[in-house]
This record gives sequence, C-alpha cells and structure tokens, in this order.
Amino acid sequence: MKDFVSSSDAAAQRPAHAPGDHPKLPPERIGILIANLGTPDSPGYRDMRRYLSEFLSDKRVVDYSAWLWQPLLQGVILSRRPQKSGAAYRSIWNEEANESPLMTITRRQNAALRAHFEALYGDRVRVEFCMRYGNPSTKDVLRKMEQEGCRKIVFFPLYPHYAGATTGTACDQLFRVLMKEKWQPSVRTVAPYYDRPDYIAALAESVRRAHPETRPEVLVCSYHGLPQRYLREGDPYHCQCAKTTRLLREALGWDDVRIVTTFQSQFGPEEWLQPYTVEEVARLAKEDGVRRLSVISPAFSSDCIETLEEINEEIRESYEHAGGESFTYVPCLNDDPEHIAVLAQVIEENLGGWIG
Ligand SMILES: C=CC1=C(C)c2cc3[nH]c(cc4nc(cc5[nH]c(cc1n2)c(C)c5CCC(=O)O)C(CCC(=O)O)=C4C)c(C)c3C=C
Ligand SMILES: [Fe+2]
Ligand SMILES: [Fe+2]
Repeated sequence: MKDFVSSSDAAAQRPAHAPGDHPKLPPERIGILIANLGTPDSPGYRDMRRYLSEFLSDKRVVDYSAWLWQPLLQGVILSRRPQKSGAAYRSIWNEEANESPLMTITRRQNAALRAHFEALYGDRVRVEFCMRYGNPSTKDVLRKMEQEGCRKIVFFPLYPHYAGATTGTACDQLFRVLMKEKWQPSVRTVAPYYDRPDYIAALAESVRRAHPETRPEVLVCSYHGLPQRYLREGDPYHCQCAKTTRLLREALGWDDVRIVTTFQSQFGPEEWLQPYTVEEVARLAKEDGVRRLSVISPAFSSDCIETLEEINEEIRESYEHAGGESFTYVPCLNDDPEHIAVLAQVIEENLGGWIG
C-alpha cells in the first residue's frame, strides 16, 4: 500500500500535545474560569463606544435583525449613548486602579477563589476570570488556560439567574472559541444558583448587616430588566428573580417589612419587565407614604454601574424627590467571605469526579 505520508511529515502531523508523551507538555490541570459581563477600558468616548457597540451588537442582548438594528445602533444610538454612559461611569470610576468597579471587584473575587482552590489543590488547578465583552476576553484567557494544560474546565458565568442575555451569551462565546479548536477541552457550565440556601442566606445576612438598628418599611429587590417579550419567548429569568425574592422574604422572616420585586435599566422602545424600579420607588413614597426604603439588587454578583450609579444615584434621587426620607442601598455580595464561600461551594460541586 502506498505510504502517503513520509516519516518526517508524520511526526509533524502527530499532535504536538499528545497526552503524556511530550516532555515539554505542561501537566494536565483543571481550569476554573469565572466570567462576567465586561466593562469599558475607560469612560472616554472611544472606549465607551467600542464597549457599547460590542455589547449591543450581541443578538442575545438585542435580538432585532441586523439590517434593521445596526444602522440605528451605529448611527443614532452610538452617537449619543457613549457620552451619557461615559459620564455615569466617570461618577463611579475607580481612579486609583484606573478601572471600573466591576473590574476591581471581579479581580478580587477571582483572587479569593484562586487562593481557596490553590490551598486545596495546589498546582493542579488554574483559576482565571474573563469577560464576555472587552478585556480580558474569553478567547485570550481560555487559550492561556489551555496552554497551561487545562484539559477540563469549569465555566462559571457569575450571574445567579439564567438569562439568554447574560449566562447564555457567556456560554455562546466560550463555545464559539472552542469551535475553532481541533482538540477541545471538556467543559462543564455551571447552573444558575438563584435559589441555593447558602446564597439566599448570604443575601439575608447582607440585608441584616445594612440595618443594624431600624428596619425599612419596604425592601425593594431590584433586578436588571429584560424586554417582556424575552419572557414570553421562554427566558426563565423573570421567574427565577421572583423566586429569589420569595426565598429572601422567608429567610429574613421580617413580617413587618414589605418585600417587593422590581426591574431596572430599561432600554429602547419595547415594554420591559415591570414594575420599573425608578417609577415604583417614587410611587411608594408618593402614594403609599413610605419614608424608610431599602434597595438590594440580587441579580448582580458585584457592584457595577447599574447599582452604584443607577440605584444609588438615579433611583435614590427619584425616591427622595417624591418625598422619601431614608434610602439605604444594600451593596452586592462582592468579595464578602460568605459570598466567596458560596461561589467556591458551587464550583466544588462542579468539580465532582475530576479532582479529589
Ligand atoms: C439593551 C439591552 C440590555 C439587556 C437585555 C441587558 C440585560 C442584562 N444586563 C445585565 C447585567 C449588566 N448590564 C450592565 C450594563 C448595561 N446593560 C445594558 C443593556 C442591556 N442589558 C447596557 C447598555 C449597559 C451599559 C451601561 C449603560 O450604558 O447603561 C452591567 C454593568 C456593566 C459595568 O461595566 O458596570 C451589568 C452587570 C443583566 C443581569 C441582564 C439580564 C438579565
Ligand atoms: Fe445590562
Ligand atoms: Fe443602567
């Protein structure tokens, strides 16, 4: 039989990284890759425009057909929104580190999780974070992990609730990178954790900590919004948010406090999930006479523009303007030790059978 491949060609075609037979191959490792949304590199016009363009061109986020949406986005929306959003980012920017709070907090969460898993498993694990939009990109971080020998990867989008626009697109991006690879690692994607007792307990504890003396009259659980149509088309986000509020109410056991669900950050002409937080807090002050109000945002694993600026500035103003007196913002769980313990436990459960 004709030998089609000369021996030197055969050597070249053998995978350079065939398991266990190459002295220069790194040892096989487990990768833990946490993912967040992403954030602009700076609040300046160009960086804001690049970030918003990538974000709002994602069909999981805005699902209109490109021929209709792109001219509107590139022409109208991206001529004004970068300035407006840039000013909002500037008001919360971490000047010392020259990055947005979302980046600072994700970095800290990653460092805490890395310390946790390296203490347990040493050099057999790698813990990294990536962003869906902007930097560090999913592609760059994933490739680095593969070069370091990660043949098994736990991929953990840091959103307690599943939405196509968040967890869905983070996973799409990961698999988009893997589509181009001859030899993919094994990947486990982490399930939503919005109803885990330890997550709910951490939320409840953060609410109690924010109210050492007096309780609010109303606790508003403000979740990032979505077009209502996405719910009708099967997105489970709305139902998962409602369940988090119910479980938080049960965990707190505060019978004298009304605990309600609202949605923020509506964008564009469609109806989004309601009630809208900015309107509801004003209504509570004006119509129901609520004077002591607190807001928590359980859909965010870290503080970001949507909490620090939108809730703690815009929504606070709306409440106070309508006659409200005391407004407490309950910070996200961020890198609180109880939160890191929850995230570590979720990851540990996804490592089952891979490492011990
Ligand atoms: C236009 C559609 C948008 C949908 C749908 C959407 C869903 C969604 N987003 C989050 C979490 C975050 N969003 C953040 C910022 C942000 N979101 C949108 C638009 C949609 N989000 C925009 C345009 C922006 C940028 C800021 C602005 O210009 O208003 C952030 C914060 C990022 C940061 O840098 O701090 C987070 C986090 C969820 C959970 C969600 C659906 C469930
Ligand atoms: Fe968003
Ligand atoms: Fe917003």
